[in-house]
Amino acid sequence: MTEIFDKVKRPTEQQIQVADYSCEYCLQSDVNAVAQCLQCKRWYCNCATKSGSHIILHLIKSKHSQISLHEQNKVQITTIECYICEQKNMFTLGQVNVRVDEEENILILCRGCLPLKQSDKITWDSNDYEPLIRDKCIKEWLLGQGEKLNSRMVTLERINQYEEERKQKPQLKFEDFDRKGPNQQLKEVQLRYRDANHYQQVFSPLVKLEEEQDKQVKEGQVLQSVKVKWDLSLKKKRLAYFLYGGREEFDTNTLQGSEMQLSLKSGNSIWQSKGTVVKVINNEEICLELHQNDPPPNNTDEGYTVECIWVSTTFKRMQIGLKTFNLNESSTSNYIYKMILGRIDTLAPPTKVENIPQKLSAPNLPDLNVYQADAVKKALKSPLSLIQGPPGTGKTVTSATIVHQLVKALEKQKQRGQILVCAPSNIVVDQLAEKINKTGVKVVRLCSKTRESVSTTIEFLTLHNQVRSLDIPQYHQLQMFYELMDQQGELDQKDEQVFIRMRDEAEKEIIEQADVICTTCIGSADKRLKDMRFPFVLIDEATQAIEPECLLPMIKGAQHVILVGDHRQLGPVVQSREAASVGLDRSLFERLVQLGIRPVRLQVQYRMHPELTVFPSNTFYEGTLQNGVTISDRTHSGNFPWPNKQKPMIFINVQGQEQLSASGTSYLNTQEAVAVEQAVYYLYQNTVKLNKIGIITPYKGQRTYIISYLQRNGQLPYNQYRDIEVASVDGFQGREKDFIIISCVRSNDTQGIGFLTNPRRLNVTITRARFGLIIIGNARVLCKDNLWNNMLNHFKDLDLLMEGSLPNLKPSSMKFRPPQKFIPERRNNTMNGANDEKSVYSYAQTDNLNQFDHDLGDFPLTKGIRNSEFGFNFIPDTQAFVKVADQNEIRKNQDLKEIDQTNVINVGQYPSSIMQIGTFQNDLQLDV
Ligand SMILES: Nc1ncnc2c1ncn2[C@@H]1O[C@H](COP(=O)(O)OP(=O)(O)OP(=O)(O)O)[C@@H](O)[C@H]1O
Repeated sequence: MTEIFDKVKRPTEQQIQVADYSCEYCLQSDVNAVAQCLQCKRWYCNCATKSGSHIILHLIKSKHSQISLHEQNKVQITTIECYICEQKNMFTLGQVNVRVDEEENILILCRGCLPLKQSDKITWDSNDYEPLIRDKCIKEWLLGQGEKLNSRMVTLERINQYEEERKQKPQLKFEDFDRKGPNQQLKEVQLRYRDANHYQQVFSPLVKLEEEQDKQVKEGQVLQSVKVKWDLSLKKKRLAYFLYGGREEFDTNTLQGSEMQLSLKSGNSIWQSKGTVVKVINNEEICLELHQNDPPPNNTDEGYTVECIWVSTTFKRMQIGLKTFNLNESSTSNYIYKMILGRIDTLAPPTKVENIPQKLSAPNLPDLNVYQADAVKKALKSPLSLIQGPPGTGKTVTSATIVHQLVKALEKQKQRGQILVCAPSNIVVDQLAEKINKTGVKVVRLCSKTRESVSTTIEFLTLHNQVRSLDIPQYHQLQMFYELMDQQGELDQKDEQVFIRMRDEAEKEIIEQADVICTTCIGSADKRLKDMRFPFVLIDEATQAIEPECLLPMIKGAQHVILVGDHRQLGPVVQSREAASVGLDRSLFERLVQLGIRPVRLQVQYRMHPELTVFPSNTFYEGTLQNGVTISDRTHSGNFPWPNKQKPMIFINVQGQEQLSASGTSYLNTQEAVAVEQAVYYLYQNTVKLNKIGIITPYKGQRTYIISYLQRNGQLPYNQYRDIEVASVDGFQGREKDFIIISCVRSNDTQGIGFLTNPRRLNVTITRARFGLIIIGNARVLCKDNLWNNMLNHFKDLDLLMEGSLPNLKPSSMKFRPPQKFIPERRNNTMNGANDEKSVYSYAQTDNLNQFDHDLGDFPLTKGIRNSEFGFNFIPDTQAFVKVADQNEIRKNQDLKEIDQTNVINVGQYPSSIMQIGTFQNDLQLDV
């Protein structure tokens, strides 16, 4: 209705009176509703839209933060700044009511000055403090909302696109941009591709977009007026230590190994040196190892500038990979080629792995459970397999066992074949390399040259360390060169040439002799592996890689591929919103699942207290997760005030107010930070070591705020808080802590809960804790989302929803609407090339004899009819039931043989989208 009304009543652009202070986007010209951005000098209005006012949207998108008002405006103020320190960042400014000489007034203060001492004349109550920006609009007393009818229509999407483009072209006017119309060139990511050329046509522009975004983000990371401490490394390299204060824009996850430039201006000359981040200490200090060894300027430790250096290697490699896949027919086997293109009905070639042993475990790893054994067996047999590992179910153990068994099988067959093992992140590659090495096979870990100085737990496996430790006469001269470099920092030009030649030879030899080469997906395109072919490829955390990244290890001749991951946890991080919106954020693993390939699911989890498993298992894994740990394995001896000691979980309802963080691009919530501090304190009081606690918050702004709040206001000595890890959800994926405290942050009337609605983010967040889980959030706001409402119901039903402050919590009287069935996100229900067919995910639980065979789940569906040709005949003489959600047991006690005779079960006749088929002991769930 509003839309139609707007279209009818709004004036044409020609009718709108334009002034030199009109809003850049919508041309609003009310002097009481427009403000000027002090950084780019353009005007924007404060008219409320659902996504925020134009001035605030502009500040957020352009990373600007200061404004002034029109001189003829009603409040008669033009400069907006903190009364005490005069700083002008709108995102940190707020208002308090004050009394000045008996008169009531409003004072503008920044968050930093709020706790400062007040004068005799002016007093305020900090509890009255409210940010100047609420729901992404400036408070109306300060800047009006204007009359909508005097402006033109603009969409948020166009504003986003414009601000993106303006980063490259600062002079660009919105009007000129808008006239050009939307960017039509992007093609959506598909389920299937005609050929590899089509594949490249779709992905190449998306990689380019991502590259541009990454460049912008990295190059925008600059620290000014930095104080540096100098040191020398053992290898006589110059080290610069400096604080970065956990600044939001520095991504701690990717900081290690990244390149930075340090510079110092004095008079007309500039000293500068590039280096690699070799250490990040307690989320606040960076150690940069400089590439050049020339001394820093004398007598100055202060006034340096630090800039991130953007490197294009990742993106270049992905582009070359796409091209290779397109042009080089032998880059993969024909079967793998077709599978990547989505032709999943291609007949699989016979397996190359013979004599698969009965006992599938590997030395120095735990004995496999039935699901893990099943996954290993399938991975060895099949030229392409997907293994889904829900949280803590032993993905790494399973992957390491597969690699071990492959090496052994190839040895037995006297077949030379090295195995390439990759993952998107360095941490995962290290963990996997360590486990594979434990099984007794020869592993080499290939790191990029820039990461060689970053220390890891598996130093002894890295190629550069293996080269250094070569103790054979042939390489004695090489070792001498290394010693010389350690003593004097570098070699002369002649020696360096000889050194490089010898090092390259040694590297080649070690790589060639290894059974297994572990590196990141991007690292697999390293020139040291250039001419090598790898028929066997395993990719761990494959659900966290974008497709062109996952492609890289496979285009080195892959014939047998194992993808391990979990498409119900967080997917790849894509920075370009535009690229993500057309599907770059979907992994190859997820696409193959959508096409109908059923992953083998690991189902026994070894991380969480069994009570912590219930909600995630029921919500994200159809109730299939079982516990490999007992309640007593996961009961902590301390006396934390859990509402129910048998169930170490709690939701503390805090009615805080969210605020935009200083960068304007994130949020913080001060009341939740107070509750987090209390929770940490009580855990500590109850014998929990601080390094066993993790604080997860989805917003970088809150992360930064919590770190500084704990250090400034915590009840424990300041430096003890360094032991606690405060990280984003993404930073915790694949990791765990004994106790996890979650600060949800979002708390507002109209803005919603943003990316908290992402089910995968929730899944990862609540599955990191081993012993106990504390969630702090505003239940009234969170329950607007169905999935959060389900979780709040779960806490409420168990009497674990509380209010107040620790240790005097009281049960909350809040009521929630009834839970709704949550169906894990699926983007497109197509299968086998026909759009009218549905995809099936089936999941099996073991029976009480542990003999359940996963093959039972392989039911190809055609046109809604499930064909049972692989099916029930594996379970002799058992009774079965078919259950449809909300309508229990429609076909109870059906004899399986009968189903077998008819050979079909018509799933189309049931009205619901969820169906369970199973025996009394075995549940087999299908989302249809
Ligand atoms: N079959 C098993 N028997 C006993 N313990 C096991 C078994 N498999 C895995 N574990 C244990 O479970 C823990 C998690 O295993 P692993 O690190 O392989 O899991 P993961 O799935 O990779 O974890 P994440 O969810 O963090 O990625 C480890 O301590 C491991 O030793």
